[in-house]
Amino acid sequence: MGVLTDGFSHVCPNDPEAYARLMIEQKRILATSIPGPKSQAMQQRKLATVSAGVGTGLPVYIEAAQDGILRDIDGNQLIDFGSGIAVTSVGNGNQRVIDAVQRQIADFTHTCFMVTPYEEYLDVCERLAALTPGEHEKRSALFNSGAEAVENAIKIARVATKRQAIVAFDHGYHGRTNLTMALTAKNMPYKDGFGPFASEIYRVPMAYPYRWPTGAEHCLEEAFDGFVAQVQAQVGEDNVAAVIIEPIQGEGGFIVPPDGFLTAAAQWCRDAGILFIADEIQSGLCRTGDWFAVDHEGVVPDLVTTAKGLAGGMPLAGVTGRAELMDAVHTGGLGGTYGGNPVACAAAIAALDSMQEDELCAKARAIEDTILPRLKEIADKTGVIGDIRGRGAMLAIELVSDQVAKTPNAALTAAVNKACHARGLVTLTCGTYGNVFRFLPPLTIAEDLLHEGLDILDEAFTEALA
Ligand SMILES: Cc1ncc(COP(=O)(O)O)c(CNCCCC(=O)O)c1O
Repeated sequence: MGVLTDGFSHVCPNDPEAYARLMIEQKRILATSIPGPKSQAMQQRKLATVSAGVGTGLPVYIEAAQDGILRDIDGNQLIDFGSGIAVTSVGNGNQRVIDAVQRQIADFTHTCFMVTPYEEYLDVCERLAALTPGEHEKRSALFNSGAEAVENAIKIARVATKRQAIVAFDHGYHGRTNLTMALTAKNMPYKDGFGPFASEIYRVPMAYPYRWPTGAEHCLEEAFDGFVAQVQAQVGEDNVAAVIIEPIQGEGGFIVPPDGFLTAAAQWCRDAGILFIADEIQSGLCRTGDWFAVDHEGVVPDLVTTAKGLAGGMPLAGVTGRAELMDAVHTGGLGGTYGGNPVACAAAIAALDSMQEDELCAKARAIEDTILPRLKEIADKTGVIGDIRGRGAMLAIELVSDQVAKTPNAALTAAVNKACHARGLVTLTCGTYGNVFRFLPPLTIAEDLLHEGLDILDEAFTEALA
């Protein structure tokens, strides 16, 4: 069998058995209504056994998945534009990841790196040191979730600087633990009722060009000046341990700061002895067309958090930073039972191999080239899209009911999302105002599926606006 070119290039090209085992035809199939009867029945089980606090965006229960397709228990095959919230960048069914996990899980599943360590953890740290921005000596620590990585990045920053204050941005999202909720800007559903929250967190306006009060052309200069002024007024730069920012904000609405903002903010932090933390959990690891979103401006953070796509779907997260900062922590100050689980680490090495060898950064840029023109067509046709933004395969549209007042249209956003789901396209929304429709397809999705998904989006707008 020759090398497969229809989005399966990461499957062993000359292993028919592997191909046959993994092969889910990359084709949308609507066998029933969405959700189908079996999913509806299983959803009743969910309601009877899972906390109501755990939401479900699209209650179709999945039995298999590969690249751009999710197959549910009713036999439907859905096109995936969500990647499980920017996680399966290398694609479900990635042969490298499967082989690595099968090998590792047969060797051992867990010993606790703090008790008896193992090489796989070191391999991941060495890869992160090589891939994250900057030629300086680096260290990493591995965890299980993004929030855990952010929590530990803050711990490291505080110990290393002997300062306590942390600066976060409007529209920022950093997790659902107590400290990361304090860093997160949106109340519902993330924070409401869960307080009190961690102290010494200060919030500053985000450089949000589309909604900058005096116009996008003034955003860079005024947002930077405002950032400095607010830090000085609210807390004083000498008291700030770190500034944390998502280079492209995720849950807050895929907000892309104007070119130069990250550079200016990072330089100001360096001059003030404040650590610059890039939270690349959603934007990192080829998602935006670069290894890290900060690479777009050539910014070198002091600490970088990673998770989501890092291990191809297995739970793994990390903090990677300047050696002198990471080593400032007393021995035993970082850790956790499962942190850097060996099976997740093996998956991560395989996923990073796939990103490198399958050239997934280039694939992300190709996805951008496919999606953006189609979004512009829909914007021109409907007149309800106020902004199109993002990079690579991290793209979004902001829906408004008035182009001048830029009135967020959350109802239309939800209606389009629902219409996509009914047609077998898995899509996600986000944004502080609930009016951002985001695109996060697996980087291994075939181009014809991308186009079919965008056709569905077009139909969904037509239906929602009828
Ligand atoms: C930038 C950024 N930092 C941190 C996190 C947190 O990562 P965890 O692995 O979800 O803890 C995220 C997770 N984003 C998706 C959250 C989904 C939800 O919980 O509703 C992120 O995007």
